[in-house]
Amino acid sequence: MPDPIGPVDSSRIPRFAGPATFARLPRLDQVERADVAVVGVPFDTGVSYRPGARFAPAAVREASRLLRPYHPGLDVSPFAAQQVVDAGDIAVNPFHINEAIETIEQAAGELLDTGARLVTIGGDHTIALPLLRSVARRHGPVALLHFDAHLDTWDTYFGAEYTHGTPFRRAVEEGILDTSALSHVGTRGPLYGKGDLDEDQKLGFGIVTSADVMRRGVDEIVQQLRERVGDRPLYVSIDIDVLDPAHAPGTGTPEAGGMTSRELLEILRGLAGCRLVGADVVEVAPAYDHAEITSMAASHVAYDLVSLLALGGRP
Ligand SMILES: N=C(N)NCCCC(=O)O
Ligand SMILES: [Zn+2]
Ligand SMILES: [Zn+2]
Repeated sequence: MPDPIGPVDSSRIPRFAGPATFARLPRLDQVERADVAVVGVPFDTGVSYRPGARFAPAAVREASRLLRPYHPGLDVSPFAAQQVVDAGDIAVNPFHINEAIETIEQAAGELLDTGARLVTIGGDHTIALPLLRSVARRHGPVALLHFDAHLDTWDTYFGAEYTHGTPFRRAVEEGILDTSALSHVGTRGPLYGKGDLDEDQKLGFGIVTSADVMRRGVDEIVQQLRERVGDRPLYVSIDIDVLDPAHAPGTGTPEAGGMTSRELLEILRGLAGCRLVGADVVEVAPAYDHAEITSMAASHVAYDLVSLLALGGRP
């Protein structure tokens, strides 16, 4: 097998020159095969508040120009250990949520059929449902670590079943999640009622709140999450609003009191060796961002996910 094609060499072509692919990696059509594909889903028709996440894939690619090839925290060179590519964007119908969900499931499935694992840049959180469907079709029901200020297990909004506040309830109903291994991380903020928590618990979710991370610390939380996940196939879904608005102002439904980007990255690093089968980073809304704070954080989170895939157990 040929050596992986890595990013454009930043010592020869400055980082700010040329078109942006994720981390300046080759496009899918420039390689023979890929182990990991970073793919965008510019879709935000499922939002309940501020729109704009459709512009996130482009913003995160721009912000990813500064990433470097060696990850000291995990001691891995993620782009040398495996072929990582930018698979472009999945083109979805912005006027029809159900059709968009079908398109995402289909396109993600085709990429998975090539043997690649996916790190998807949303898009709003609606897209996690078709992405989970596509991994569950290959691996069966998967464990889920859901990093988010919100539960996203609500039932409907205005009668709509498929929104960014409902993907994980739909996923449990569809039997595509392993309900013995589900956890939210970073939860906080006002709810509609106490019943939201009861219903969420009935679906099988455990909760590590944002305050738990602060009080109990990263190492203890990592240990708890690893015990819950075990060696099951694991999907990691990261809503950037899990970060405090100070660390991620550019998002659609911000909530005060969130995690720092340092805490999030350290928890992710604690998952090294887990059997990661796919991941997403969603809910970046660039129009509300300042100085690329949010898209920069998202690009680093995506880099850590790609690095975890390089280190992960069998897929
Ligand atoms: N998935 C995100 N970011 N937010 C869900 C918020 C749903 C609501 O407006 O209650
Ligand atoms: Zn959220
Ligand atoms: Zn969410």
